[in-house]
Amino acid sequence: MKRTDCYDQNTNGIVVMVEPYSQTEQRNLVIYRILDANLDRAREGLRIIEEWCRFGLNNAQLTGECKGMRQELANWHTAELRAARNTLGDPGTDLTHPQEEQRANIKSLLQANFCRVEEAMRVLEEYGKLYNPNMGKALKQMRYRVYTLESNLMGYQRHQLLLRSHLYLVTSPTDKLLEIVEAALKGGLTLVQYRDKNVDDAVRLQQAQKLRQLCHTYNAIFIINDRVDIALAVDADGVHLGQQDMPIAVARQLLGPHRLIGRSTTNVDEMQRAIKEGADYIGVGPVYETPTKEGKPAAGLEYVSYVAKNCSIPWFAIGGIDPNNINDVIDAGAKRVAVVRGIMQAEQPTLVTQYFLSQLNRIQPDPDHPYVESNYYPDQW
Ligand SMILES: Cc1ncc(COP(=O)(O)OP(=O)(O)O)c(N)n1
Ligand SMILES: Cc1ncsc1CCOP(=O)(O)O
Ligand SMILES: [Mg+2]
Repeated sequence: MKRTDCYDQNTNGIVVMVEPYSQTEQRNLVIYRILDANLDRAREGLRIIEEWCRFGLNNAQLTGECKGMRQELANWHTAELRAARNTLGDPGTDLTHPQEEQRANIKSLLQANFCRVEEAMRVLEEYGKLYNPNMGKALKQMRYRVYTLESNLMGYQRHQLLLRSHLYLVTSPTDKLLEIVEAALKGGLTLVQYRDKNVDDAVRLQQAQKLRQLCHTYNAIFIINDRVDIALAVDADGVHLGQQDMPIAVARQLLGPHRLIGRSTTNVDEMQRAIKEGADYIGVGPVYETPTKEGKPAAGLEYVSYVAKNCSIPWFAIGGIDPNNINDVIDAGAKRVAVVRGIMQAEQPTLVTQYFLSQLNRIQPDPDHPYVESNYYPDQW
């Protein structure tokens, strides 16, 4: 029912008339309510994401993007739409899903809110078409901006975690694969590469899936050795490519801008090329000869020292590194190391991981370090 104020000539006064809404008016009211509720929902979700970009990441660009979209939504939120609100009569206000009551970490909180914003924008796009033809178009564009924001934010977080990862476990085949990797994750490991050169793809895929799940439970980055297809199939964080593997440019096209690509290097030329081609990090070695990569000559500590002085991207010394020689590698300038046997064959993988990390974390941050890091810590992510 709607109220209409009328002037009554007989009594010289205002009377309130109550008359039913027409069918069109009723339909419009429903549309206004839908738009009003979803404009609120989209803005709230964006605000939650914006707060993390601002306070968690100190990232002005991502913060600005959220704010810009919130303001654009506010412009669509007209008085007419707000006036249609009927909170008391809305059966949806009391409905919550148990998953909304708790969030495991920042990542799932952000994912849930991206989902909420994208859903709300889809509703606004569809019902908006019945309200104002421009609204449908504008909301469609904004929904794509949200997808881009999500991809940029997730990529940024991943890269930040790479910068904070000083120890890299490259796995070797074993019946206790998951057990050992989990033990290392418990010791504080945040970067894992799945490497098995001699296994059927069906098994490789299965193991990669399980490892990815495990790593993400511990908020660690999960990389696949050699195989871009497997990385995509299991939604890994990236791929590690050697000099004989796929070119970085091709992998980048397949993986998109936000997944990580690592490249092995054994000399200065390879290092410079990897940087130029857009690798996110490089492997540097083998520092020492190693049975894990039989027949490959050592690049030596001189190469480590060169890279320490000349490399502008994160790099991991690799090859023959163990608890006895890690300090020699650190003395040569390494801040990050990758190991296979050092953890995979350790009697106590958690303890040895903690030992490696304690040695690597002793190194003071370089004040001239070129990487920009935010104040977020991986265990919060
Ligand atoms: C971190 C890291 N560095 C180097 C390698 C070696 O890669 P590649 O030269 O392609 O040799 P394989 O590992 O494929 O035998 C790596 N895997 N990880
Ligand atoms: C994969 C790889 N690439 C260069 S050295 C190496 C193996 C390192 O293994 P380990 O840590 O057991 O010496
Ligand atoms: Mg390889």
